[in-house]
Amino acid sequence: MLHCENLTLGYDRHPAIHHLNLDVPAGQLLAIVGPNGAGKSTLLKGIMGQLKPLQGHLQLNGIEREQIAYLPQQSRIDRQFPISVTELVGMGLWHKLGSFGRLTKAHRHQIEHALQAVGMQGFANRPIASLSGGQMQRTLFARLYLQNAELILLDEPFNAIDSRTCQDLLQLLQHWHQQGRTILAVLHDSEQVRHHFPYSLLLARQLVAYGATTEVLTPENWQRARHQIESFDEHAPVCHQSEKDVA
Ligand SMILES: Nc1ncnc2c1ncn2[C@@H]1O[C@H](COP(=O)(O)OP(=O)(O)OP(=O)(O)O)[C@@H](O)[C@H]1O
Repeated sequence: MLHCENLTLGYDRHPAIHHLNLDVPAGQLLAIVGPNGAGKSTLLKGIMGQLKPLQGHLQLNGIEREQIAYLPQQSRIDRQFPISVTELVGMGLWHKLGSFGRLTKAHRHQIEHALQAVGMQGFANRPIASLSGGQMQRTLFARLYLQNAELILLDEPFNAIDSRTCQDLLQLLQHWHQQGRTILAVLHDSEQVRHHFPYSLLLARQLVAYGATTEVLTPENWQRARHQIESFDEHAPVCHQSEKDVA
């Protein structure tokens, strides 16, 4: 489903990830891990089309960008925006509503159903500013639920939420995985990854390892990842290394 070939992504001509070769098949439940600044969020932005490749290719086979649901880091979401839980969750239906579409009774029913699925029944009319961090994350998962996407991208979805909320949302991910959806999640908790994510991608500005989680999350690979991050030059320009040089 996701094919990256000699992919370099970055900002202002400075690479954040370089020479990435990767093939992720459809239906995978994949954790993206790596040290701070490894390029994990950058990869999700590249998949979303928010960043264009500086070099190489990123292809989504058999899927349109409209079929991707993306949950950015909570810190990047404006909680003070004056909208209700219903309005936020209803954004998951935007492709059915259009830009100025009104919510019909049937849509409100779907929203209520999504809120139930994440344990937020009864919160429909609450302003989002009044929600706790965990309630906000459940609400954002309700929006994902309505998006009904083939590919789901999650950036640190379980940061700063309690273990009960985390368990509930992990269950939802398992459910989506069983339905055959492809899920890529940036995560920091190795134990959580070992327990719930069969596949992992370890990034450190370039690929360190990709495959079965038990084979990827080894002390040797983590050491390589840390070493790669330490030796990376933040200000280096894009190098025009060819695919053959990388192989
Ligand atoms: N908007 C931006 N403009 C310039 N540089 C950026 C921007 N966003 C990220 N970077 C840089 O790109 C590199 C990779 O950042 P990214 O956020 O992808 O890492 P990450 O692996 O998600 O890190 P963390 O675990 O700390 O969230 C970092 O050096 C970061 O400073």
